Amino acid sequence: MTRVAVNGVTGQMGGAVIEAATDSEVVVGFATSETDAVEGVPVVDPADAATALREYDVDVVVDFAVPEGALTVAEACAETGVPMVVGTTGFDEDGLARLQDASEVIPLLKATNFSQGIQVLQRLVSEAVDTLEDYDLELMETHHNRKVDAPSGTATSILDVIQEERDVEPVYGREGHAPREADEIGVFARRAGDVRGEHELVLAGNDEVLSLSHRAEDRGVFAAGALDAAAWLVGRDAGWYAFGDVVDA
Ligand SMILES: NC(=O)C1=CN([C@@H]2O[C@H](COP(=O)(O)OP(=O)(O)OC[C@H]3O[C@@H](n4cnc5c(N)ncnc54)[C@H](O)[C@@H]3O)[C@@H](O)[C@H]2O)C=CC1
Ligand SMILES: O=C(O)C1=N[C@H](C(=O)O)C[C@H](O)C1
Repeated sequence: MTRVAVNGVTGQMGGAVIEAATDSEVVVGFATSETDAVEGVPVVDPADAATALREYDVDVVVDFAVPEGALTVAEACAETGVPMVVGTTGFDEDGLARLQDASEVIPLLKATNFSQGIQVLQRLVSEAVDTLEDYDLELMETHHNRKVDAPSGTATSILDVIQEERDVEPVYGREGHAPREADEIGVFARRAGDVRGEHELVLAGNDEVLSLSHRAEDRGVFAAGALDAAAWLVGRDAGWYAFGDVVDA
């Protein structure tokens, strides 16, 4: 049974991973919290992650925390040779570069969204944007009112897919009085209630509108995907991997 450490173990996703871990065993968690344990899983300060990874004989780390915490644990993974699945979003360019550095010495799989549906949505977006060349594009996402990063990592990944097909200029929200430029893509982030994660791309033109959307109904979908990725990652060569590699396996 795969021995998993969860970074961000006291958070919403940390709890979802513990709940979803049926074919894996969560043996330790990392969080900056006064809590000693959560659901029977010992909680360790991220600063002591390298020692804990060895002490608990961890096979792989599953991360759903904050960028600073993910990078601390990534360094511990690089030091101890433990593979890492990174689910945390909101990294800046320097943070992404530091994750790339870690992937030189460990297998590291990063995904902004571990649902299979979003993997399919991204492939549909690529085909739709390529085919509907002159249609206006607008991107919306909605999440719970505790989410601290905007737009979502998933929305940023969808933007990356779009920009592989078309030069677009993101406009983050709109106000004031100005015409819409043809190369714009409006990007809108809504925060309300306990919405698990909704994303929609609208393609409008030629007297029609195409809407491509996804709704996560439970954090379990992300937890299950991350655990599948973790089991898939163990034993692989050092390098940078994507969730699409797992979905296509
Ligand atoms: N890739 C994916 O499929 C998904 C990614 N996420 C991302 O996962 C992250 C966490 O989301 P939630 O669980 O909802 O957040 P949360 O706020 O509920 O939990 C964050 C966790 O990080 C811990 N933390 C804070 N500072 C830390 C540090 N320096 N080192 C280690 N841990 C630290 C907190 O104690 C808490 O346990 C966010 O970036 C979110 O966007 C969330 C769902 C799915
Ligand atoms: O914070 C969340 O909850 C989520 N964050 C990820 C993101 O930023 O895209 C994935 C999912 O949408 C849930």
